[in-house]
Amino acid sequence: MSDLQDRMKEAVATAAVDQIRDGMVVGLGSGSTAALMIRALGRKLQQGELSGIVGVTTSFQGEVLAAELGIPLQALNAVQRIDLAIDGADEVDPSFQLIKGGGACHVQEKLVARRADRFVVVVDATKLVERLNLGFLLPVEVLPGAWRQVRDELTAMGSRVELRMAVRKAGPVVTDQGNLVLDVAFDGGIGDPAALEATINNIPGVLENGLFVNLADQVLVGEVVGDEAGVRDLARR
Ligand SMILES: O=C[C@H](O)[C@H](O)[C@H](O)COP(=O)(O)O
Repeated sequence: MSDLQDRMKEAVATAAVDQIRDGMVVGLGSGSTAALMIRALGRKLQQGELSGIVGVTTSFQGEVLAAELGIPLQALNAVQRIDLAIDGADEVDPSFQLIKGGGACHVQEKLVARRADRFVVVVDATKLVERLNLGFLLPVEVLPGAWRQVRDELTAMGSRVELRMAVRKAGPVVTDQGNLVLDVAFDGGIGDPAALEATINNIPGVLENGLFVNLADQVLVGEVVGDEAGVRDLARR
């Protein structure tokens, strides 16, 4: 990752944390941008600038990080509501539809985003696209015993499918839930995210796909103009 991209991520993560108020239940996303957001929240708590916060994490990554920073956590099942969820994304289109799951965390992320009164997406400018899935594969979490069957059904829909393989571990990526991930490309990208989200989730063996449709309330974009890192509140088209 370039230094420029790091600065954009840091700027947007900090801006999102400024929306957190005392006493809020906060959904803590996953990935590198969300990790910067969790660190910024940890700093504010340590400096006494915020109090009474409860975090609900979306991955093992977030759980470890938040625990190291002393952020009080509760399980999704233990909270009645989430006031604000903040998370990154892999692609954002002009209608605020997203692809997520580059880190294989989209199952828990979608649950938390859905539960939240307000879902704020934090991305650097490289994540903005006109159409989803032209540049980033769509992650689909599948039961291990059904991955070939699901792959065949997705292939029959006209897509190209790869089983996500692990780095520094032999074999496939195994999610926090113990499942596998198929990464899927549709020729020409995704024209109707809502229809495709439902169709894929209707295939037996699929737990969840990475299309986040009509969930994002706000998209904050980290940008660098000249030497300065700034944040743009994106307008929905
Ligand atoms: O599964 C991972 C999540 O959906 C991430 O939020 C997404 O991949 C973006 O991650 P990053 O901020 O590292 O680009």
